[in-house]
Amino acid sequence: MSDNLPPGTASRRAALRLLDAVLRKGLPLEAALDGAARDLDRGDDRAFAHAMAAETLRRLADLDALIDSATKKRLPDDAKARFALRIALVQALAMATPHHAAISTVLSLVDGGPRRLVHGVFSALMRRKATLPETPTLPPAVEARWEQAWGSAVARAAARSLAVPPPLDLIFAADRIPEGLEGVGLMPRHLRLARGTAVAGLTGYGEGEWWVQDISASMPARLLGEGKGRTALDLCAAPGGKTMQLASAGFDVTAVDASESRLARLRENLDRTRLKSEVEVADVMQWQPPAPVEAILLDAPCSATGIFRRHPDVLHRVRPRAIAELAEGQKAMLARAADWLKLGGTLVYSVCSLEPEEGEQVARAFLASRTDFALDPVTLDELPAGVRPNDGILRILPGAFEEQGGADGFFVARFRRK
Ligand SMILES: C[S@@+](CC[C@H](N)C(=O)[O-])C[C@H]1O[C@@H](n2cnc3c(N)ncnc32)[C@H](O)[C@@H]1O
Repeated sequence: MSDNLPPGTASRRAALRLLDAVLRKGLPLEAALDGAARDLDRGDDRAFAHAMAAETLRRLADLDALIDSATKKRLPDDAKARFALRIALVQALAMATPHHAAISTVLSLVDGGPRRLVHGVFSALMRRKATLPETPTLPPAVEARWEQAWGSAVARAAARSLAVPPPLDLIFAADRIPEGLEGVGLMPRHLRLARGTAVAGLTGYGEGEWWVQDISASMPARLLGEGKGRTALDLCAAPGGKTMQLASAGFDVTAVDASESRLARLRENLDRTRLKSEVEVADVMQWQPPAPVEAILLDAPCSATGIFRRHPDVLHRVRPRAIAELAEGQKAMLARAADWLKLGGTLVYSVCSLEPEEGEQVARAFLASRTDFALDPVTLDELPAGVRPNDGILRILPGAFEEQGGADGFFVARFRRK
């Protein structure tokens, strides 16, 4: 980056590239980071670029409404000026960046282009003392979809949850929680720490006593119960949060995932926690186990719309067509996995999705097609206070644990082979 650009311009350029990757190319934010931040050497610059892009995606509808209120002719959605204004405004209005720094670092990115327009719109909004609403506005298509599926109270809770960063949930390998960690336990082997807590340096990390996992994501493995003397397959296992839970519950686990790089993280997690699992790099649509097992956890690939607080890109790039395609894949995986279970064995199906097509409808189709399986209803005493089973399945929606900091959206169903 040349010296005559204001300091900090490179991180804004990376943020613009990230937004472009998500909004125009439909890529996940995390997958776009390496490419977008290629000229940033420092970790904190990368983190700042990521934070600007993520906050813009959380606030996109409101940022665009402000931009539209200050332009005579509506800027096209993909106009460079709109992208630059979003980045300048999100810094000034949501990230406490001084106005001068927010705009000067962005103007150099539109040199030779709509510089005057960007400067004029930004200055007009600052003179007007524009603000963002306390509760972010969901993208209209998402709001309509979730209102239809879950009602307007849930859609409103989802919007509220976008305004605050999620807390930090730790899951422990044993019942004893090491001293020196302050938090609230919502379940055994769980501790919720204040939002913004840095993981590095927390008691017990180096010793492998815990890992980071949202309370919701910890539920599927819990619903398989005690594992002593039982074999389990963890299908679609990487990076291994649920594998570690199953291993620490005593299961003899085999973790299967198609992604070598994600399995490298699973292996690191197992090394750090000194927990044991067999690991198979394989596509579950091709692979099969040498013998049937007593328990299967299928945490299937999904739209991930349940983790929109951490990954706000899903709000903008997941379309109904992708949801329908994912649901077909999930049905096929579930049908295949079911054949690997012993009679009397237990199968848990989960997705971090807020779309009924990937949850309730997959479970219903499975039960309709497999008379050798029955729903094994989840009971109230298996769940943390504040969530209830719904017709024997676990559906965690926005608004759950709201006073304690919320939770990821999840679907979990448990089946027994008759
Ligand atoms: C929701 S993530 C799993 C998270 C994991 N269960 C955990 O708790 O850490 C879905 C995983 O499915 C894997 N996957 C996708 N398609 C697959 C396939 N056909 N066979 C095996 N794994 C697959 C992905 O690589 C990804 O790691």
